[in-house]
Amino acid sequence: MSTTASTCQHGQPHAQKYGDAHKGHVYEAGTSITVLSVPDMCCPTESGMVEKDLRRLHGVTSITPDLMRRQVRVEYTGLTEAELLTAARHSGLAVELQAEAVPVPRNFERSVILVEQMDCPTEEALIRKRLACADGVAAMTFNLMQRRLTVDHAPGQLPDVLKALQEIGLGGTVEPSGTAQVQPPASQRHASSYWKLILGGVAAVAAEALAFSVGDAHWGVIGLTLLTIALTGLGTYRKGWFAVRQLNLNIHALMSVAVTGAVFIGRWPEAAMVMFLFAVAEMIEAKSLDRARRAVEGLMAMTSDTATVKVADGWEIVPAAGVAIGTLVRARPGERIALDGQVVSGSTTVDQAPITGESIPVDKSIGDPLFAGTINQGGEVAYRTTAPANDSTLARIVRAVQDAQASKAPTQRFVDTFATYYTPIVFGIAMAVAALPPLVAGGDWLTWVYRALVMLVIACPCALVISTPVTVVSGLTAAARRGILIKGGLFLEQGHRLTVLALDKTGTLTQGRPSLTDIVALHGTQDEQLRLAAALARRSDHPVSMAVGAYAGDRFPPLDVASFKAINGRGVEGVIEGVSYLLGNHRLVEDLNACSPALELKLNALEEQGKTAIVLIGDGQALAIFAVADAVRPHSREAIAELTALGIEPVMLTGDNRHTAQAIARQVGIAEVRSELLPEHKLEAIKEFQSRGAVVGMVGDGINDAPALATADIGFAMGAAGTDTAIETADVALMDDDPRKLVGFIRLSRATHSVLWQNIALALGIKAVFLALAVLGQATLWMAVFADMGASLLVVLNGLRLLRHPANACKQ
Ligand SMILES: Nc1ncnc2c1ncn2[C@@H]1O[C@H](COP(=O)(O)OP(=O)(O)OP(=O)(O)O)[C@@H](O)[C@H]1O
Ligand SMILES: [Cu+]
Repeated sequence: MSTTASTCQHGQPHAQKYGDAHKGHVYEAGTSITVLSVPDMCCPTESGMVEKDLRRLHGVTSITPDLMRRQVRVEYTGLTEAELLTAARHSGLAVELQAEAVPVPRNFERSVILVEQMDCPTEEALIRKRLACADGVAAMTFNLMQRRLTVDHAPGQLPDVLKALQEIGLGGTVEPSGTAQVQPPASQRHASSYWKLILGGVAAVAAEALAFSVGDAHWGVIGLTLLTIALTGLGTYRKGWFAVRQLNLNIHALMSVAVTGAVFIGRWPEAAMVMFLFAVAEMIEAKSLDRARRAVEGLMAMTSDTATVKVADGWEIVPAAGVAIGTLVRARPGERIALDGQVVSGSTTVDQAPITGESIPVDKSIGDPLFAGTINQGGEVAYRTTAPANDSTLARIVRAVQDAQASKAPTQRFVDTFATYYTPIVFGIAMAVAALPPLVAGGDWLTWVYRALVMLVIACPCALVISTPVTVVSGLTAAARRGILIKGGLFLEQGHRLTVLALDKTGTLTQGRPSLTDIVALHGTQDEQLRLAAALARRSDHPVSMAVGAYAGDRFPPLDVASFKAINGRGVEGVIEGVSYLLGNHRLVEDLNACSPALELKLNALEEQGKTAIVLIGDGQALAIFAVADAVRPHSREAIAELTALGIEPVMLTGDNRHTAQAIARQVGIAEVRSELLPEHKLEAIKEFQSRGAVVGMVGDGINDAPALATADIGFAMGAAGTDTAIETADVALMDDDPRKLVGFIRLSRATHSVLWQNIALALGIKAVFLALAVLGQATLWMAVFADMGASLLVVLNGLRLLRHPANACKQ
């Protein structure tokens, strides 16, 4: 990434940086992001052309082409969209601005501002320059056509942005959120192109038939051939020409040369047929790709467009897109939940399959979260919305999948590099085949030129190159449908290499909702000690403390706690009625020298039952022991057994004591346990596994194990549906708490990996065979087109197969 810093009016470079949701991605202040839509971009050679033209622009900092969506995402500073468009169109491809929303960077808000007076690039430049100096502005997107300015800014900065717009005399009004929908791009194909294709086919067959009786060079055959080319081949020639101009050999350039060559050596009907077949194959391929793309958008189709909202005198049905946060919405039995929200009245059961992939009904009562797209199966509920329609959990999932597919997986990078060498090499061989035998050995020119033309058709790397993104997007989509959100092709591909999976104990293997089981008073009465312990515990949100607090309920009048403090990995302390108390684990007792053999014996006895024991200490004396037990998740054992069967070594990491940890590990079937770890020790454990050469996954809740999650090769977050941060920070987010989803992920990752390599082998194998046949004179142009397009289709269909991959382990 370059370090261009926009210069502000006061002359100081403004190089503030903002982190992005993507790992390691950093924006310069004033960076703009624009998504260009390139409908004709279906092959990497074409995205390469656009990329090359954009790179020439000074100020472009990052270019991410996305073949599946036929988009190019550009990050830049100090340029206008018009300049970008001009540069991109230099490639000869049609390029438009894409209205579709780019993801909002983490910790930022997005506002859409209607600026009535902004309709030319001068104003754009003006705004850009002014806002680049405003604090807290991460990115701007301009849509001059609609006069909309989209600003990603730090929360609460919107008034400053508006003020800045006032200052430069433009002003603007904020649009209600929810206007920028995730919208499926309209299909590009027109009915007329089908007619052209059909007529072209008829003409090609007629040319072939006529040539059979009157010979190739008859004027009728020539006429029909030219007609076929005019009907089905002009697009190919046009695209081919733009590519050749840039010294780029894409499939269109190669086909144009091959067809033209066939014409020159007098093979008219064959030229017609090849042109027609190529057009058909291209159409089929585009259709299959559309299918992969629509599979992702299909996830979004599950939401309902309308919501029944509360108005002054009853309920009213309105478009879901315009409903503001905090609106009261009703969901009748059988209806889809329209928006994310929180139940405020009634109770029901909900089928959350669209989010979690599991259609087990989930109970919902007051306070519980509801997710847009899920189905209300029980009674009527009213809920208050917590997110606009375009930022619902489901919308985030769709966006995450779309973004994930744009980031290149390692295999894809390998394939792309390979392709850049492959085509010129085959092209070179073809030239040699055309020229050398006739020149050196007196071969027949026509024969050898023909063989060379066949090779040109085979020189196209499209099958190879298209296979990886299709496979990856199918895998990502299949995972999302099962409630597994994978944040990049990289992780999907890397999953098959995992050798060690580190699992947090609390909340991952166990339910994370412990309850109090024992109180052992060492002094005074149980109630006396519970009253003190509960007062401390209520101030903490650690699950162990919460269990103590919950048990006490509101039996005791609240006590004032002064100088409350949490002691990392140990417990809490505070002053009650002038006395200093501590509540925490064995380690804390040892630190205070308050331990005794008798106490230790009691602690061990509780811990060996798998309970977590903490001690209340007052005035340097142990006053009572509280034990809490956390139930193991129902499917933990099964998941661990399957992971082990897949050859992955599960390791339990926990801050809890050794006895409890081992008791739980025994219950779930884990052999290796690391206990009494402070949060930073978890990170060290991950590093240690990695230094032994292991590829390490880490499953956690992302709260105090965030550094370990980030260090692991793949960080998994469980139960992500309710927590925004987990969706955004984890590499792989499991939407519910079922640990069997980990197994589902590994299976899917392995399937993806093998499909990727099957495809590479398939594509290269077919090409190799035909290359040999062509040199030997055994292959015709027809066969070459069939082989080339057949290979493309095979790999695309093979990739789409993943959409139906049975992730058995996810099913009950
Ligand atoms: N706020 C607290 N209240 C009560 N006990 C605590 C508190 N904080 C830590 N402890 C004690 O210290 C131990 C370790 O805490 P830590 O937060 O490091 O791990 P954990 O999150 O409980 O376990 P895991 O690593 O399995 O998630 C806990 O098991 C508990 O006994
Ligand atoms: Cu001790």
